[in-house]
Amino acid sequence: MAEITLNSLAHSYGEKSDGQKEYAIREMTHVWGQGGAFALLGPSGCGKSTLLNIISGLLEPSEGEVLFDGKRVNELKPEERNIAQVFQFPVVYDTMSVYDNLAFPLRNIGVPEYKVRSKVHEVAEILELTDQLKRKAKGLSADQKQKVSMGRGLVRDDVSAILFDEPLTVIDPQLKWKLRRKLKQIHEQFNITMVYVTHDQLEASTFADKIAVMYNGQIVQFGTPRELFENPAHTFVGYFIGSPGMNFFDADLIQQADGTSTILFGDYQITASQAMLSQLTDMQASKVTLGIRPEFVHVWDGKSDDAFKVEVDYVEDLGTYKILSFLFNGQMMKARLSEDQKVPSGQVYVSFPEQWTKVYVNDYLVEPKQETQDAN
Ligand SMILES: Nc1ncnc2c1ncn2[C@@H]1O[C@H](COP(=O)(O)OP(=O)(O)OP(=O)(O)O)[C@@H](O)[C@H]1O
Repeated sequence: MAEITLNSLAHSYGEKSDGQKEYAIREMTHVWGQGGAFALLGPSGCGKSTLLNIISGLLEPSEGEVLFDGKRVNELKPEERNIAQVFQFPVVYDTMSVYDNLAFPLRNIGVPEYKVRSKVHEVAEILELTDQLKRKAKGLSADQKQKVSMGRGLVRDDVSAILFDEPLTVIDPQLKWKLRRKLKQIHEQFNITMVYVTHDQLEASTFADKIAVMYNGQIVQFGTPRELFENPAHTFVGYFIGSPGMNFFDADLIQQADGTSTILFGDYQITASQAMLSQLTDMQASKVTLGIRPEFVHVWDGKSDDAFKVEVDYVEDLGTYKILSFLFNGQMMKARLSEDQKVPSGQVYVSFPEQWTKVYVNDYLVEPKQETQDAN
């Protein structure tokens, strides 16, 4: 097990046409704590595989350091780093039996045969491969091959970490869920640092205790699934996590003659705490982006004085819940209706609870100003 630190890490594969370096990983400092189950979540091309390959040593970063338990490993080859990596497509030796495939990483480092046997059987049991042990890998289905591939990552208990790069891509949808649970169970049993790369938020949140959301070569938030949902630190997290994602609208911060400030979206005044307004004033912000999740938009059954009157566009029935699309100051927004809620039509009243209305400046979340306590 190891704590993995990325220290001022950046990576460029080459230069743009104007001679400037193009960064697949923009400078980041990040720590994957020892023994944690982590996910690295982001869309295609954001740099996930690049980052994983830098950790495993398949790729040398152009800038910065990788540290395992505080020791620099930049110069170490992959095999010297004690990392197991499971790729998108299974890596198995077709001519060997399943048993020999699983035994391979152990025999490679000279583990005595009696220990090999017990470890192979233990891992095969967990992955439900026991009855396949004598079969040649060649005849296995893609699912089974990937299970063998995972098993090869799991047999060694001396590894510093196991890195999974979209390991369930080739797995049948019905089995995916089962294997994800299995991996979680394995993590709880062996307590090995695991980093699981995926572009699927469901996969990330069922596997990981903490998720790093990656966007455009940077980790924009590292938090529990709940933190990412309730308090997205970056507009991308709000957009990417949740189904549908967060509603965003751009508003103006207006300074008034009496020195106070207010947030206006067209003619609509958006309620914000004094601490938030004070923070925005300190930042000299004039434009803000407001974000609220569809789950937190309050849709009133009748007229309500504190709510905004908006135009219903359409209601989508998704079985157990409905999504209301409405026009607010000309902008399309969504609200999630609960099962028992009346389905509105025409005009409806909605409100945005202050607690759930997040404020962003240049895409980053703004926290309300903390009043400093007077020590006296
Ligand atoms: N060998 C390479 N040479 C040049 N550019 C590369 C190379 N590998 C990746 N890139 C570029 O680096 C960026 C990040 O790619 P990377 O594969 O790390 O992203 P990813 O998030 O893993 O995407 P995917 O899920 O599609 O694999 C992309 O713009 C990609 O085109």
